[in-house]
Amino acid sequence: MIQLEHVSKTYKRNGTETIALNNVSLQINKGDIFGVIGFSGAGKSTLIRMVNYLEKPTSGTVLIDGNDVSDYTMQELRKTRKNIGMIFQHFNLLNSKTIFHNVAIPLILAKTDKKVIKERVMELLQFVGLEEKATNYPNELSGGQKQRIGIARALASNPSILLCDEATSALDPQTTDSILQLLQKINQAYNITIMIITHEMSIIQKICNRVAVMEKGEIIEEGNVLEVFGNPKHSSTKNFVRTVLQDEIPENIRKKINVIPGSRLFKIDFNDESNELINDMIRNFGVTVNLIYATMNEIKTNTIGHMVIQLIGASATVNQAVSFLSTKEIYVKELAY
Ligand SMILES: Nc1ncnc2c1ncn2[C@@H]1O[C@H](COP(=O)(O)OP(=O)(O)OP(=O)(O)O)[C@@H](O)[C@H]1O
Repeated sequence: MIQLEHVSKTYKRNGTETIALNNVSLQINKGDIFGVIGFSGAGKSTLIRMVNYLEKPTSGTVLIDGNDVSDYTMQELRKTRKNIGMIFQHFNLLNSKTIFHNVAIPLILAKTDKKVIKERVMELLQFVGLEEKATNYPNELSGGQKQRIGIARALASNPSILLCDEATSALDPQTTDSILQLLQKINQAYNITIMIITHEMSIIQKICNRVAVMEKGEIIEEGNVLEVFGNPKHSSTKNFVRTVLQDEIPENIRKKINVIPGSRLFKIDFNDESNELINDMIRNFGVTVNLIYATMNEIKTNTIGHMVIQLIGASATVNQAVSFLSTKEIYVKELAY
């Protein structure tokens, strides 16, 4: 488990101070795939560097598995860092060394027996699907292949935490998806806790179970991914969610809505457990429903949907129908025409 308690970081350079982190508290549980999203300069890299203590907080506490990292001796810190793998946007491979050697680096540094290194490196290369590239050099590989090697190297010392610093930002969408699938496989096969920093909401949407949104050194919203996507509270979070989920009626559809006298317009957010609800509402209350607009989106293995419907019926009946939906924990909001 990773815990940050009231962590702040101020950089001082040439007499000017930059507050990179301001009173950040965060808990990442064992087995989480935790995403941190924010625009450039929000403090994401500073935050991730706090976790492996490459950067010391100006104030506040970083706890790994309940232990305060600032109390560690250099030796204990080195041991903790071995437990934390990291992958980078530009892969950080040594171009003058073979793929085998690149993956072996953490093991060579730990003075591991040569035979053990050989077995472990080949096992890791097989895991990332690149065992045939052992004798190649990094510049003979594609970006996606380089990141797979970065991942194999990060896993070499059997870490229980993997930090990913914009790990897919240099890759095309298809390669990004294959790397995200590999990260998911690592999380499931080895129960490794993964922390991902990114500026792309689609990354969070595809693999994270929890998310924190950062702005100007602060966490402005945090929670379960489904909840944050389904009901974002902060305006910046809403903007990030809108980059992947369309929940507003497109203008060309809005223009064509037939405004029937006495009808009312509602926006409904639903999930994959609410398939029968509209049917039940029609059956129970006898209201007429016109579907104006609907979208469905996958969030990891779940679905969330948005629908805009026109309800036609006596005012009291429409109110009852809307209350019925609300009691099923469906978010219902009346819209103006
Ligand atoms: N070593 C440093 N010295 C001085 N200022 C720094 C240093 N590292 C980061 N900063 C400043 O701290 C703030 C947060 O930077 P950080 O790199 O953590 O943001 P980020 O969200 O990761 O941005 P990006 O997505 O562009 O990498 C920025 O204003 C940055 O200029």
